[in-house]
Amino acid sequence: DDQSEIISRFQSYLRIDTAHPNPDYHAAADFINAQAKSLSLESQTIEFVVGKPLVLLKWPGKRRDLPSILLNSHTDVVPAEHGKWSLHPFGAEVDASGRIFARGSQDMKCVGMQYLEAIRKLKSSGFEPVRDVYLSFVPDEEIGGHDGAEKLAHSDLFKQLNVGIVLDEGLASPDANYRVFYAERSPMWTVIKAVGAPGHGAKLYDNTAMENLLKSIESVRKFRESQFDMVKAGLKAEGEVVSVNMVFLKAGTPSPTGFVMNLQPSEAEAGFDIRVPPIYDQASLEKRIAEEWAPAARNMTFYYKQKASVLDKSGRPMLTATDNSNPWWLLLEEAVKKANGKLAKPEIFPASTDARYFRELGLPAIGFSPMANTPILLHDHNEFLNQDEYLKGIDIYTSVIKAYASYGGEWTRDEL
Ligand SMILES: CSCC[C@H](NC(C)=O)C(=O)O
Ligand SMILES: [Zn+2]
Ligand SMILES: [Zn+2]
Repeated sequence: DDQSEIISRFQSYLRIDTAHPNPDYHAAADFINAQAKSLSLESQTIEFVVGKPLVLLKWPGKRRDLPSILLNSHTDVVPAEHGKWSLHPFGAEVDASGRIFARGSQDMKCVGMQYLEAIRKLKSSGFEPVRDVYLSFVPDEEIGGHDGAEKLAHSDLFKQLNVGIVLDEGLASPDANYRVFYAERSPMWTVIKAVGAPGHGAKLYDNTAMENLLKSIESVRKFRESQFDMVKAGLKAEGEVVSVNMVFLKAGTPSPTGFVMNLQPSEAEAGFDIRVPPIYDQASLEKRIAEEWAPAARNMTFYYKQKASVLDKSGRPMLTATDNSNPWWLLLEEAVKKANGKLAKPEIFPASTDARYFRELGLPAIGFSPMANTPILLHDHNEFLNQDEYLKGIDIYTSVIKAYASYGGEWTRDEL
């Protein structure tokens, strides 16, 4: 029947092993293209980088003058530790309670397929879009998106698409309300390095590399605590504070049995994953890094492994409006309601998604993966999505895509 075919198509996509470091991108592109053919969508496969195909589908609308809609999803997934899963991570098996287990079931093959299934429903109901609807299936999101969404957003082709709104991934919601994201924090992956005079392990002296680094770590720790306290006190949401987490420590003089114990090393290094909310004085954080966390006066240096601005190309904070000024936001709210779904209060995504490459251009982008009553298992063992939630998500997208693709121009909330 209809539903089992829908689930079986999802399973087929999940069974393609697109895990890093060797994602089978061509198999994924072939699969998407076969789906596009069965839906009579226009398709092009672009390799901005050889071996990393990006599939762009088009459902043409009647009014070519209006900005289009872009439904984005990534085809890659993070690796899975097979031994730690109870079912095969690329088996897409369904258990007795209807849970589909697979890497990518939440992040985000579900969304890519839900877009397509929603279009299948709309097409079979005879619906014709007013605006062009594009679907992008992009590679490499999980390793930064540089060879995928970033290349697309910077391409001449993208300018021709005349995109007006982008939908991209969000997160599952453990409760009944769908989470939705209007912004995200910008990564500042920072490495700090201390140097100092080496010396005997028994000697107390000032300015060792270890001591210099420890002072910095203590200072970072205090800052981290001040940010985390605001979340714990309920004053700020997770995405509204700066997160700083130490992700590596590198020091010591290796020996065949471990580390030399009676030698104080001349170098010590630590790495921090820092995420900055869109409305935050990024310059003040950079100053803090240079003056408190890696001061030259303490023989310290630092560099960014990755640093993204919180501002778009026009110098505005990368925020998509969630009020009356943004018709796409109002349309989403209303469409979700019409499909009997409930939205949670919009949030700032705590990590990074491909949406930032579109927000950087000044475009509105909304992060939304309609999975309610679902534990957040992205990047975790035993990632799953219940088939009923998956099917409900298709109805939600059917309503959203219909509303977006029918929207012909100006109106107010009362007219919806
Ligand atoms: C900075 S590019 C890496 C992208 C990755 N995205 C997610 C969703 O985990 C992250 O935020 O670490
Ligand atoms: Zn993702
Ligand atoms: Zn991910």
